[in-house]
Amino acid sequence: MAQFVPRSQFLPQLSLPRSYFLGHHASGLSKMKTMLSSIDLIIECRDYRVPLTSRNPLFESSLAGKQRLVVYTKRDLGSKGKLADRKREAMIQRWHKPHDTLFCNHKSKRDVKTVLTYAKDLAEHSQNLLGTRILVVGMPNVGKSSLLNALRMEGVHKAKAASTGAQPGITRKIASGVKIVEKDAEKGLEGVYLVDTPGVFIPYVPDAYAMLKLALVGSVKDTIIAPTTLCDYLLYRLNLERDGPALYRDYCHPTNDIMELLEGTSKRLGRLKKGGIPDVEAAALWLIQKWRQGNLGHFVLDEVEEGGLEKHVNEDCGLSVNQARKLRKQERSMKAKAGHVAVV
Ligand SMILES: Nc1nc2c(ncn2[C@@H]2O[C@H](COP(=O)(O)OP(=O)(O)OP(=O)(O)O)[C@@H](O)[C@H]2O)c(=O)[nH]1
Repeated sequence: MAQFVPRSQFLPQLSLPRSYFLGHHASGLSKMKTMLSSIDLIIECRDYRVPLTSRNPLFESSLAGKQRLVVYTKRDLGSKGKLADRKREAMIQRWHKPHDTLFCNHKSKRDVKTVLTYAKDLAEHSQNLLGTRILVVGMPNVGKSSLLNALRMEGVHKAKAASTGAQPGITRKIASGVKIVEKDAEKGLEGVYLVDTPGVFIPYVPDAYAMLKLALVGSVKDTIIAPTTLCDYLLYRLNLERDGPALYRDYCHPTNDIMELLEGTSKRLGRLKKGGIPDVEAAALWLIQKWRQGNLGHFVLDEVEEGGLEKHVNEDCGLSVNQARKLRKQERSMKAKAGHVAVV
């Protein structure tokens, strides 16, 4: 049998949406700015699977001047706990120096304790008589509320304080502070409070691959990019992994053809429409969810290399919200004109 050769490139559609900057993202960010004077630390959450792409430059420009800790969330979904993963993490830590960086799976007691210890150390050195306040920020669905709940459980043994969910936009408003470390009068330690915030998306994503990655990790609603397109990108990425095709062998033989995989999956799951037609959209969403939950391989989508963050920041066109709006307007009018020409 001929050896399977994965596609060497994926060509995204030109019409792929590049934005998901919503009203509550803009208002959330404005409110965060007004709160800065009462904040001691910003925990910026980024997704472990997209360490570069899940960076939102707005958090650096709008919330500058505060001590910052970058926490890479969903570690379990991108790491197999092997030497290569530890080396990647060390490299990412070097990217951020002199700022601190931690990696966290919200279900790992050890990871959560590491973040909690960081917060406690900060509180021990704080002179703030009202306690230490930490603002948790990040892109939509990155795992901010889950981190807050895990820290609260570990720190004060109290149940969930923030709602979480598999789709972005569960948190819409800035909450009041949630206690994660009790006051300790003997040690002269005031409490530590976390403030959860709504996820804020990048105003405009110039790179179509970045948009696909953000959609795949769940940072934009599943209605924004067609599930079959997104699943095609997932198939492309799976095939680049060493054991990639083996991960979907229950549904299809090694393939570069998304329809083959989706039809095989629909049949296997019994997701058929009237007349026995495979429901390829439902199969695509099912496969995407399976990957998001860590049941279709654990891998990182961004290329992590020495100096990678600096390179990424230099390449980033750093659009402001207004510039992004202008660009989107131009794009819409160009699309409308193209549609008009096509109809005429
Ligand atoms: N496997 C895994 N899943 C996680 C982790 N952290 C969060 N999740 C899942 O990711 C999804 C999003 O988590 P949330 O905590 O709601 O994310 P958020 O950043 O608060 O989302 P917004 O409301 O959009 O701001 C949920 O389904 C969580 O269960 C993690 O460390 N590992």
